Amino acid sequence: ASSTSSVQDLLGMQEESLPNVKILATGGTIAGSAASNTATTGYTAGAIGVETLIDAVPELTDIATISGEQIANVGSPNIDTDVLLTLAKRVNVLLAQDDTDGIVITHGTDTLEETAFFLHMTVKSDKPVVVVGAMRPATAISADGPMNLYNAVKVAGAEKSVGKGVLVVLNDRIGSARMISKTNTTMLDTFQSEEYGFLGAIAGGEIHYYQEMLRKHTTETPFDVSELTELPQVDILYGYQNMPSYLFEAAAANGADGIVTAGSGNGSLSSIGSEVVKKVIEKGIPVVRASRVGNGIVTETSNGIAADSLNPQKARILLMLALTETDDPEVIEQYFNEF
Ligand SMILES: NC(=O)C[C@H](N)C(=O)O
Repeated sequence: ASSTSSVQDLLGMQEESLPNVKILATGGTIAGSAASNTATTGYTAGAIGVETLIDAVPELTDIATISGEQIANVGSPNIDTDVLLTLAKRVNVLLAQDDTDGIVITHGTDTLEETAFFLHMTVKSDKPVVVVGAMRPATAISADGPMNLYNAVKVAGAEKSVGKGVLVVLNDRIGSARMISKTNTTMLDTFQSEEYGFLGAIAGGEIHYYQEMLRKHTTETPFDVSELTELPQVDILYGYQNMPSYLFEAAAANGADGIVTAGSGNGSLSSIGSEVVKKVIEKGIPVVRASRVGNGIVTETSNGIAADSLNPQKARILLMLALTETDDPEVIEQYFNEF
């Protein structure tokens, strides 16, 4: 055997050991089951367990040593603070162990970007974390889940994915959790990466990276969720013509610790909205101004904190985390400029 291995060494053929990738399942359409194989809507999300997901793609064992854990099994509109905190804590425990090289999280696509961005801000490791979902249930003809899962495991086990922050893999594309967003209700190519592009792609069975995420993430943020059992309450208020002030009053009266506005255009609100924002800020409730447009940067605002290019749902995640550290609006503003 020793002479064989030395010949293999000479030829550069020594067997590389497979990476250890853990799959944490939370439900969603990737684990969805419909009554017929042509049904792509009206199915039950989160119906299939993690072992069945793994067994459906036997090729996974060619690229990684896999094990699975069921964290939840719900449609992603039902992912809540408990699941977010459980997930972030579990990811941090697993990644601190030498025998975990990367993590894949299976998730519904509806709120995938919120969980991915939460982890992007709270994971304390450089090891790859990949969030993956599917648009067609597991029972559908041409279900996209199996290939998405295969690609996600490949990306999570790759040395070149280290230090990139939390990644989202669907439809052969690799995006940063900071930028990626669901942009279409039903189509397979629903995940887009703002207008600044994806980090890379999987093509010809290989991972190709072209870009880096320059905003700070994971080990560079101050957020530590290890002892947290709840998160501050942050509500999103949608801006429109005749937006009434009672939305703000209702949020404040129901204990909001912070408010994100999904304003029009560059974060604008009606004069009624702007007036009430001033009052809310005077009460000590920080207000972050995001936009309902879905693309672009909300620039500096004298009335509240600009969300930068974070959409309202991601601005909410960052404001919740910011409030676990500080209530100083200048520090919160700095987080929105850096992350
Ligand atoms: N495609 C999907 O995963 C949608 C599903 N309703 C979910 O988010 O759980």
